[in-house]
Amino acid sequence: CRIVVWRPYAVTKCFTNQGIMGPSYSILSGSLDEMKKLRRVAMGTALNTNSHDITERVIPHFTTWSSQYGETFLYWYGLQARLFISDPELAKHILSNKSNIFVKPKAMPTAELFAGKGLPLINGLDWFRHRKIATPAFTIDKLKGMVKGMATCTVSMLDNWKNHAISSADDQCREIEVHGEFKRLMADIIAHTAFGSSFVAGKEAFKAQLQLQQCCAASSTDTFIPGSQYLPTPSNIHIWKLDRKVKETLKSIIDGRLNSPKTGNSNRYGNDLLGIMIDALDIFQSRAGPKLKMEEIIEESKAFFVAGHGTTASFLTWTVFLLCKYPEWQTKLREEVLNECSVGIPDADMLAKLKLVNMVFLEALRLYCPVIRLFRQGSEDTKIGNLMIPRDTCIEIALVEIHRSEKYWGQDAKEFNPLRFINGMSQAAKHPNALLEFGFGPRTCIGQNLAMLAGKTTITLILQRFSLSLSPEYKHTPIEHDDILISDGPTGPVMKLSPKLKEQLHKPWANAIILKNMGRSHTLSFMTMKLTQKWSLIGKWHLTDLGETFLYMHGMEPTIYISDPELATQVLSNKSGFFSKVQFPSSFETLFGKLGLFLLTGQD
Ligand code: HEM
Repeated sequence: CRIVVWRPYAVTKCFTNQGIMGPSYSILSGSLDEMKKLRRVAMGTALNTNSHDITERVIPHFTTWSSQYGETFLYWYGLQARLFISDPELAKHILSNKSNIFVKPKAMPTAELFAGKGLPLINGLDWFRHRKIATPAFTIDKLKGMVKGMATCTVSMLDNWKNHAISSADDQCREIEVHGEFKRLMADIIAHTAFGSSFVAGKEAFKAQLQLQQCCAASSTDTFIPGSQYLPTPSNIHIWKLDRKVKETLKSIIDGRLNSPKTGNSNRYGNDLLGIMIDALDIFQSRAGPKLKMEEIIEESKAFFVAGHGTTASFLTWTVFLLCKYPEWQTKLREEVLNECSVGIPDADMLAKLKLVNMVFLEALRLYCPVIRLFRQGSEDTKIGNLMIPRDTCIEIALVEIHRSEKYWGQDAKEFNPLRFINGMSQAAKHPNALLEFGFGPRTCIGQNLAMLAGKTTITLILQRFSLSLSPEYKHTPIEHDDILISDGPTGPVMKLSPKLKEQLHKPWANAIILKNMGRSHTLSFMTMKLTQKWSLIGKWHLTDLGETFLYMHGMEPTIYISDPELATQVLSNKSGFFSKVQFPSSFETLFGKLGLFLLTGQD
């Protein structure tokens, strides 16, 4: 009676007295039936790709209820009272509160299982201790040194795209479903960042964790029956097995580090996130400072993967979507990338100079923020300004709405306009907290520098090589899934790797186009790097001779085909290092050993 009838009545009355209304409460289901109905209708529609007004599709209950009850209203998620707010000032007060009054709401047991009982879910002193230990792993200086690893992961993905394009019978372009690609990439990058040298085993753990996430999502329902997570149902047994596998793999990585011989490192267990956490293990009683238990390190590793991998993949996907939609911005960004980073692997200092890329990132995060709403729960009755919030009320902060409100962003709030960030984030809107893509206050995203750096590395390497356009099959159906904004449906955000670079190319590329028409023509579908050496090589041959010696494009790689033994002898016997082994894809390096005779050149 108290939970199902009395509390909903009392909470509703408390808010009604303060002028805050909302949809009526139905016993047990609250406002869920109406919410589901609105969602079903919204799901049946696809948006025009020119429209960035996604609120109506992703949180349709907001548009309906706010038009009826105002921008702050109360609704019932089953038995849970939810106060919906879209005022950045109120959001700032709630998020910046340091006295532990507004805490993270208790997660479902399945969510705790796959997301780990780590930073994003814990509260109080435990949160403080974990955050203090993990923070040094995410400083910009530490992350700078990881750009090389991020680039290696990205180049390996792009090599696959390149092979995909080469193997195409279609002469035009190839299509890539980017969200899946970016999810795999981010799994690699986070494994690198978190586990460093134990990267391969870390990836294994994450793979099992992804399966666990899918199983948990499939088995979860709206109404959670307390205790059901302990029943030995087939789905629970499968979930337990996967959970054990994740934990055992992570534990074996940690044990490996603990037993590894001491090195000259400043931290003997490694300078990556795992090393930093192991150093704080509670078995080292003599060490000062906050400590972590073994299980806590395992849970935290899981949490970092879940918090960082889907969000950053979503961010990259929507950025690519916007670059496809606005080719003029794609061209501008490519020019900036080629100016600052040329066609090589970028380093952190080069990435820091990419101002336009940064502006486009902020605009992408504004319009398509991967996390569209934040939740907090009042741990006691609290007053903010004139608003009295009873204990246990869940507060839902609608980032997706704040980010596109004309009140703060002006008339073009729903349009793509990166130039609004030209004078920095603080000048872009009428309220300094109108952009909350990484949250705000003490619980702001710990991985935001990592996400931006990984984003810049990836976009730079893509723009150096590919021209992007949206597939005609693409349907604009943003949806919130597992708390992350993604595109719904089998088509996903598909982009085309297009050979349309001709118009935009700078010098070397003009040559590439001319060469393309000589000999057998291949689709010019991606850019090649470090061509300078090869261009001069090609200049030595008689290019007009299309007989037994001819030039063709192996993708973007100008290749001379020879079948004259005399010529072959000259090329192969040359000892001055002029004809070196060609650069192989990174998969070859893995297969043959990067430092082995097969691939080495020069003095080595
Ligand atoms: C574009 C990518 C990302 C976005 C949009 C994003 C967004 C957010 C937001 C909005 C929060 C605050 C949640 C709240 O206040 O309730 C958060 C927290 C968090 N994020 Fe991110 N995130 C991103 C990438 C990452 C990455 C790459 C990592 C780590 C590898 C990460 C790890 C975390 C963690 C551990 C927290 C919890 C922090 C705490 O409560 O102390 N995130 N993120």
